[in-house]
Amino acid sequence: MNPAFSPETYAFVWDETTNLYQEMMEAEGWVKGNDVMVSAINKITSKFALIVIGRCGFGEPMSWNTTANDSRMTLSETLSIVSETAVARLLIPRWVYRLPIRRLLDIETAFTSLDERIKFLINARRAELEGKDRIGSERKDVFRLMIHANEGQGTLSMTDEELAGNTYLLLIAGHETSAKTLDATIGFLALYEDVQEEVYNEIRAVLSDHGKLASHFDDLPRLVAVQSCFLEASRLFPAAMTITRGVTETVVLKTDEEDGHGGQVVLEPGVTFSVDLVGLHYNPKYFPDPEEFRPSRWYGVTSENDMTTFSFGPRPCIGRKFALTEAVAFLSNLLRDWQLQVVLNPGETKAQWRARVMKGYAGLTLGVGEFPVRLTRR
Ligand code: HEM
Repeated sequence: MNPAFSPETYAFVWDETTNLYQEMMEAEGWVKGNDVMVSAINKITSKFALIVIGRCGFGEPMSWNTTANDSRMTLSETLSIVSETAVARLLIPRWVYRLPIRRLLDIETAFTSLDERIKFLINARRAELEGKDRIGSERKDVFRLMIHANEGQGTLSMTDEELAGNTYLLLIAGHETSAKTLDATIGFLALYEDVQEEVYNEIRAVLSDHGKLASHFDDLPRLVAVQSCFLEASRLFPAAMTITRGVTETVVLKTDEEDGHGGQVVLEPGVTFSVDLVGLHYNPKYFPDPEEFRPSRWYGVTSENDMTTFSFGPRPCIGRKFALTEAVAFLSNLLRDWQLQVVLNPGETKAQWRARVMKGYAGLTLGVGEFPVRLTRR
């Protein structure tokens, strides 16, 4: 899949994110508004991330305005059911899905239709590459590049099953993780007004260089504070909670003397173990005052290996730069135009709001629950 993740892809992600932001503003009727109450920001980010992965990941011409009757939105419905129920699907025996229970039938339909859709996508992109569909052949999406890179690899080529597996992974990994982390970032920015002001000043300084407030992919390396907010939210709510590995040769892990393991843990071949990212990210030894939302921790951190949220070693997140590009483009546009504010209950303090709203819910991925946000025009 590697050749499919290139600077050209990221520039495409940036542009599509910026275009989609404008589309969303118009479609939601927020272009002229000065004070907007978004009742559930999570629904917005989920839809946004789905369309970005749909367009940039799969070349699907999805738009913000797609109506429920448009068959393309079934991808959205399908994906939301599949990602909500993927864990249960692993645990429940297949015959149970034949029982006449509505929810189970919906789950079965969602998985079957995703399967069919993936096969359709593979065949459609192959046809494009063979020149049967000249119109679609200029697309730059990840999926098309992946299939292209896979052609002519001889014995190294992926089977259709492997391609389908990777496609499924791309859909799930590229959608919910980004959406959930954006929710948490927005929640923290609304809560920490001083951080939001600092970020806003950075955005103004960087974007005003263009003479007008239009964003550009080349701005990405300069929007350090924006990116750091996303990384810090991801530290506090790592969408991928654990990283699981199988041990193939004996590994000795050094541990603190005082932790009761005598300074080391030996992992023998055949053992499966998980790295607990939540535990790691809240360990004060690595992150002082771990409960604090402090994006400045990430200023100057250039090594990709220091960002545990995307994993490390030979198999880290392949979509890391895709996710960061999407997040920085989305947040820069949003914060350039709007001030984010928390919506407190009567008599509620900000600390109480945080305790009520910024709680982790673990499904296929980890994230905060549903919450409203007030947008006030800058
Ligand atoms: C905030 C957003 C994201 C987070 C926190 C995240 C996190 C991770 C982590 C921790 C892994 C490694 C899992 C493991 O080693 O067991 C991973 C793998 C992966 N991610 Fe992401 N991810 C994000 C966004 C994305 C996006 C946007 C895409 C695609 C466009 C993506 C595609 C993948 C793929 C394909 C893998 C498997 C890589 C492999 O097995 O070699 N991720 N992700």
